[in-house]
Parts: sequence; structure tokens; C-alpha cells
Amino acid sequence: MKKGNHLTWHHSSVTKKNRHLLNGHKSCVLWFTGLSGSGKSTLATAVDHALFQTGLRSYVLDGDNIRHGLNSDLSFDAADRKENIRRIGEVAKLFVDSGQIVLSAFISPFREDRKLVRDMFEAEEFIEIFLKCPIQVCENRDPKGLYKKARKGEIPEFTGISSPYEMPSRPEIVIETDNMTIEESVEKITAYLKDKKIL
Ligand SMILES: Nc1ncnc2c1ncn2[C@@H]1O[C@H](COP(=O)(O)OS(=O)(=O)O)[C@@H](OP(=O)(O)O)[C@H]1O
Ligand SMILES: Nc1ncnc2c1ncn2[C@@H]1O[C@H](COP(=O)(O)OP(=O)(O)O)[C@@H](O)[C@H]1O
Repeated sequence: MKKGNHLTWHHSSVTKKNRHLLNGHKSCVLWFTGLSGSGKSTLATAVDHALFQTGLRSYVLDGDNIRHGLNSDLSFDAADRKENIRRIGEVAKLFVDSGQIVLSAFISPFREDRKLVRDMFEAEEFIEIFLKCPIQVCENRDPKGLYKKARKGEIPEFTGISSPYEMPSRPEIVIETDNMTIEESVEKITAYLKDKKIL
């Protein structure tokens, strides 16, 4: 039987706009994408910290953390990565509906999967941030020693080595993390949010 046949959507009397007015800022998702070691977790948490310091409501969804709980049943093959990203898109949508700024830090290597998430949101709510960094630099950083293991064949389907990464074609923001400091990157992202009147 088709799932969801006998379900009814219940609307809240408190709207997303009401929540924006209460918070004093709009909600959106900052979708960080890039290779392992490109700086997703570092920058997502740094921007979160900067937003928190100015009294804004934000929250980080991080690949490593989410795969410990909600998505612990998923592997790294293409179908499970797709399901990983779909679920995160749905979670991010709930956070955005609750009035918060979501910072999501997932490799999200496939263009089609990122598009699927983009299409869940209103145009100005989804901000794709491409952390552009050559794989050689990511591999030199190797903060978790994963590239070393992947090169030895100990991690199958490792992004950039034995599984593809498809670069975004038209991201809202590009950060070259091998050419910018963490502080400059945070400044570029918060300046974008101010420019778009989200903050
Ligand atoms: N095979 C393989 N490929 C890539 N990454 C791997 C793999 N196995 C484990 N890890 C660890 O999982 C983190 C990536 O999880 P994500 O949920 O962001 O991946 S994805 O979006 O579903 O592609 C990734 O985190 P980051 O290094 O922060 O990107 C790794 O710590
Ligand atoms: N400009 C920068 N932006 C982000 N990370 C940087 C930058 N320069 C150096 N790094 C370092 O690169 C590493 C990135 O690791 P991490 O944030 O875990 O990446 P990812 O989440 O994409 O796997 C960290 O050790 C971080 O300190």
C-alpha cells in the first residue's frame, strides 16, 4: 500500500513569520558542501558561534554527528548518501520552520541530491556554500587520518578517492579555504546574510 494515504497536515496557529518577528531575524539553511577536510565543520561551528554571540538562533547539523544517531543505519554508497541528504533536508526544513538558522555540514557530493534539498525550500531560504579546496590540501590536512586510511584501501567509497564529488555549478557563496582564514570566511558569510537582509 502507498504510504501516507490517510494522513492529514495540521497547521500551527504560530506561523514562521511570527517566529521571525519574535527572533528578530529570518530563518534559512546555510548548506556547506565540500570534500572531507575542506572545512565544513570548522566553518559551520565558527559561523554558529558568531551568530550566537550576536543573540541569533542557530544550530549546526554535522555529518559525523548525525551519522551517529538519526542516520546510523546508512552507509556511504550512493543510495544511502542520497537518503542521508534527503533526511537532513527534511530536518533542516523543520528547523527553518521553527525560525532558526541551520548550518548543515555534509559532504553532500551529488548535485542531484543537493538540488532535491534546495527544492524543499523557498528560493532565498537555501544558501549553498561551496568550500572549494584542492584535494591535495584536504589530504595534507587530513584532520581525522581518513585520507591515509582511504589510500591504503581501508575505507571503501571514500569521497575524492574512490567515490566522486560533483562541484556545485551555481552556489550562492564560494569559499576557497586554502586561500582564506577562518575569520575572513566567517566575515564573508555573515556579510552575505546581512546583504540579503536575513540578519
Ligand atoms: N567513505 C567515506 N566517504 C566520505 N566520508 C566518510 C566515509 N566514511 C566515513 N566518512 C566520515 O563521514 C563523514 C561524511 O559524512 P556525510 O554524512 O557528510 O557524507 S555524505 O554527505 O553522505 O556524503 C566524513 O566527515 P568529514 O570529514 O567532516 O567530511 C568522514 O568523517
Ligand atoms: N580557512 C579555513 N577554513 C576552514 N578550515 C581550515 C581553514 N584553514 C585551515 N583549516 C583547517 O582544515 C581542517 C578542516 O577540517 P574540518 O572542519 O573537519 O573539515 P570537514 O568538516 O570539511 O571534513 C581543520 O583542521 C581546520 O583547522
